[in-house]
Amino acid sequence: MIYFDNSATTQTDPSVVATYVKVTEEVFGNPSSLHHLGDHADGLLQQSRKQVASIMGVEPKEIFFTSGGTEGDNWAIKGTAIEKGKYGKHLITSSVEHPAVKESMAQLEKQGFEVTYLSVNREGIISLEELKEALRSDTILVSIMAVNNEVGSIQPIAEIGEILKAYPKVHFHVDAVQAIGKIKLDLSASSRVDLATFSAHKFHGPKGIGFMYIRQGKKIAPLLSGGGQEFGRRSGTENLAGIVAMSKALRLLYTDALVKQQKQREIKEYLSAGLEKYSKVSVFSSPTGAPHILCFALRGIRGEVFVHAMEKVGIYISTTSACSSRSQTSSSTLSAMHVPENLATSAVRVSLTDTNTLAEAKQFLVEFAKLEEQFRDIH
Ligand SMILES: Cc1ncc(COP(=O)(O)O)c(C=O)c1O
Repeated sequence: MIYFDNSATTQTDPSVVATYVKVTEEVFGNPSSLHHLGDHADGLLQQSRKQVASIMGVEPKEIFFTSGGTEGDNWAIKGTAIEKGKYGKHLITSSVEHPAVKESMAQLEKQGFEVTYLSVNREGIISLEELKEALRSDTILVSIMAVNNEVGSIQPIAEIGEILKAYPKVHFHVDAVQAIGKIKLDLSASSRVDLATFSAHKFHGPKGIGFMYIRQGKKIAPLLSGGGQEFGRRSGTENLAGIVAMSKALRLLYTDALVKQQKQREIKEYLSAGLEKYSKVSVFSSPTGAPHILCFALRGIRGEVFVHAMEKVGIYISTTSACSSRSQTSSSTLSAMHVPENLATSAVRVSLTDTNTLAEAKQFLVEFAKLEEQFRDIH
């Protein structure tokens, strides 16, 4: 099997699974309980928070455990709207965000908020000038993803932060789900990022667990009210096994991260060069994009047909995103990048992780050549 669908999810690392099982079996106490079983669980919870914070270069009190990327995005956006809606009702995002952002924005629009969707260029990148023009006195939030999940475009987060330094009251949220471990992420005081969303299953951690970075002093309303866990900001009994396992996965992710990124970039470049030899192939991912995502189309062949043909030879890829593939809608990211509809419906995504190899990429190209020939005959 060749698994090239790592932006949909990654295989949980066996040592992370072992940690998850061990904590589940041995530390079943509720971190809120007063007895020593509770203390033990709470100790492990705070230790994980410290570890995550230290790896991310932030303070432990700035890390909040969530159920993953969707919750983080919803919390950042709706939590800001609830908290700051009395000061302004305008939000800014891009036209290439994950549905967790887009749909949260759409829900707020129905509640009377106004949303500006920044356009992107052919590489999927927003214009800083357009952002500057969009900012208003009633803007309360700018939410821009660091790395796009469909084509891997990298947004200019540092430059957006520079612009937002003149707007200290505007919250700046970054969906960093596809960026963690793949590009440099700066959450330091000078970065101006207030809120950032992360999800463990994208870096070999368990599904259903993630974390949010919330800069100290920045207020967003809780979405989950209840027993006051996570410093009173995200209630619900903590998924301790998931949290400890995620912090282990994060440690592994950041061990030799640069070497791993470089390896993925080499594989992406190798694949891209191999595919571009075919006149019927269009590559949508920029060479300067994230190292792990390569989106392309074989003209005339629908994405899902291509995905299933590859599956038959043991290679797992996806149409542009796992979310849009079941609904069979063409990618809104590609249409925002002005890719014509007939080409967008042929788009597929190869997404890599650090365990992928050049040998797998070679095998992919061998199978691609066979498929291309087969489809050529059909046409
Ligand atoms: C950019 C981005 N944001 C958010 C999410 C949602 O994360 P989760 O699957 O943890 O809910 C994903 C998942 O694909 C993603 O790629």
